[in-house]
Formats: sequence, structure tokens, C-alpha cells
Amino acid sequence: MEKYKVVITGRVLPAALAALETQCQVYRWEQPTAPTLADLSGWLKDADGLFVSTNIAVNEQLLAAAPRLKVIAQPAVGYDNIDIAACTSRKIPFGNTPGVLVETTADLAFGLLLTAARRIHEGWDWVRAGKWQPGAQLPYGVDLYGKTLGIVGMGAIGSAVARRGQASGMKVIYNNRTPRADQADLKAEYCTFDQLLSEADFIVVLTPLTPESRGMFGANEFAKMKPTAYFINAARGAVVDTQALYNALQAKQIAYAALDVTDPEPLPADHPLLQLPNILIVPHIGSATTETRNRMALLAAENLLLGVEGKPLVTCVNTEVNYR
Ligand SMILES: NC(=O)C1=CN([C@@H]2O[C@H](COP(=O)(O)OP(=O)(O)OC[C@H]3O[C@@H](n4cnc5c(N)ncnc54)[C@H](OP(=O)(O)O)[C@@H]3O)[C@@H](O)[C@H]2O)C=CC1
Ligand SMILES: O=CC(=O)O
Repeated sequence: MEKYKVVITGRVLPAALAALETQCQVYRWEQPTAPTLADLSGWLKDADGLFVSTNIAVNEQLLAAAPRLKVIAQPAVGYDNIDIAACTSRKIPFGNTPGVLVETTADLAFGLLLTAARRIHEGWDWVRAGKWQPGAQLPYGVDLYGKTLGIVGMGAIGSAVARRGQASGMKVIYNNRTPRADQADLKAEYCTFDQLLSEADFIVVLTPLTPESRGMFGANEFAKMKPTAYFINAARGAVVDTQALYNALQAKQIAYAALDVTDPEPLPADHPLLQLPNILIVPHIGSATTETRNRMALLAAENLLLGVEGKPLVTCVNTEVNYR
């Protein structure tokens, strides 16, 4: 039986690679840096499937270079790097991996909040540097209990963060474009974006990156926050205007930021954000546990294998072309 031809843009976990290799001839980009379109075009011209394991832009230009493509799968829930309209117009289903990473990402987002509030990372740096001496004292952190947690993007992951906040005795408010129908079950109060900015002690961002949400946290928004506010971004770096965040932190217009995602990403080693004392940054590890990354990779591989055979994907973003 002739195998399907599948292009993989970078590293892939062994179980997912093995699953793909049962039915496909795999062409994998093995260099440490992300491939350009020119790097992949020789493989793409007769590829049946594209597995986007290293983030690249899937746009009209790439799709034009891959005229036989039947499916695209990506082991991530966010898909801001994919031109969904262009995929749909070519009747190519795109599969992401919602659901399987919710609790893991919520742990990281809430972990950032807790670590920043209680200065856990600073305490460890301090101890390791031999500064824990009698009488010496790190600056105090702040309590979570009794504070207001404001979630912007109360979807699957946002709700899981809300539960963690409630378990810590926090009041939860949130903003989405539309109030949730299950608001009473969530025990969270819907409010306008401006209200959330001015009332929340901790702001956690978990919106998708879209044209609407790009740059939604800029100078005006930081100016509306409390000077004691903690700002946590686990969504996408470009939801925030990085220069405005830097200015707000440097001027102590807000107290602290904790970021899993940045713009640019990765941050260059000499980036000004890294010089600030009131920030904590981790390298986009929201879903990075062994169990969850395996679940994501296997779900993406399943979507890919279904798609090359012309069967509906398990989790498809452009459902209108998830048939055949
Ligand atoms: N750091 C990491 O490793 C990870 C990051 N992510 C990021 O988190 C995002 C959310 O994931 P998930 O919870 O699964 O997605 P969901 O689709 O379940 O939730 C997204 C929520 O955002 C709201 N939203 C969308 N646009 C806006 C807007 N402009 N303003 C306010 N709210 C908005 C939506 O509500 P409504 O439509 O009513 O506005 C919805 O409730 C992903 O898109 C991804 O970018 C995800 C996983 C891991
Ligand atoms: O950032 C990760 C994702 O799954 O989206």
C-alpha cells in the first residue's frame, strides 16, 4: 500500500511519530531552528498532511506550495499562526488539541500567580546565593485570600484558573465578549473589561490571540489597573503591548507581572524586560508536562491520520470542511 506523505515541522514526541509512521512516509525538519517555507517546499509539493510541531506561519503562500494537502494538525489549542480562512477555502481541515491541556495550563497560570505573589522564585534565588543570614529579610509578598482575581478570557482554561482562585479564597470576576450561560455554576461575576482592570488585584489573561485581542493590554489599560495589581499572561505575548508593559512596571504603575508568553518569543537575552526587578518570566511552558504533551501529540497525530484518509478529525477548528 502506498503510504501517505506527511511533513513535520520540527521535534515530535516518539509515540506520536511512531503512530504517524504506521501509515505515512514522514519527512521531518530536524534542525534546531524553525524551518522557512523554502526549507520545506521540496517536501510540501506532494505532501498529504502537515504536522505543525514547531510553530510556523501556515498562510496562503505555504498552502499554494502544498497543492495536495488534505489535512493540517498542530499539537496546541491556540492557532493564531494558522490562516483558517485560507485552509477552509482550500477545503483543508485544521485540527488543534483543545481540552487535553486545560488543567495543566491552569496549574501553570495559577502557579505563576502564586509564585509572584509570594516571591517564591526570589526566595530560592536568595537562599542559593547564600543571603539567608540571621536578621536578613526578603521583601514581603502579598496574600491571595480575600483578593479579587480578574480573568480575561473565561473559557476552558480560564474557568480552571477560576476554580483554583476560589479554592484559595479569592473572589472571581471575568470578562469575555459574551457573558457565560453557566455563570452561576462558575461562581464568577461578569464585568466589563474596564471594570475588571480597575477592580482586580490579580489579572490573568487567557484569551486567544485574534485581530481583536492583539495589543488589548496597552498603556491605557495598565493606567486603569491598581498600583498594587499583578498581571499574569498565559495566553499569547502579542495580546500585550510589550513596551507599555515595560513602562508600567518600571514606573510602578502596576506592582508585578508574571509571563508564560512574550512578544517577541523567545525573548532575546538582552531584552529590557529581563532587567526589571518586578517580573517573572517562564519559557511558554503552560502545557509542558510529560503526560499532557503526550496527550496533545497523540491527539494531533490522530487528527492527521484521520485527515489523510479523508475522515473527519476528532477536534477540528474549521468544522465546515470536516467531512469528505
Ligand atoms: N501558555 C500556554 O502554554 C497555553 C496558552 N494557551 C492560550 O490560551 C488560549 C485559551 O485557550 P482555551 O481556554 O482552551 O480557549 P477557549 O476557547 O475555551 O476560551 C477562550 C475564551 O476567551 C474569550 N475571548 C475570546 N476573545 C476575547 C476577547 N477579545 N476579549 C475577551 N475575551 C475573549 C472567549 O469568550 P468569548 O468568545 O465570549 O469572547 C472564551 O471564553 C488559547 O487560544 C491559547 O492562545 C492555551 C494553552 C496553553
Ligand atoms: O500555547 C499552547 C497552546 O496549546 O496553545
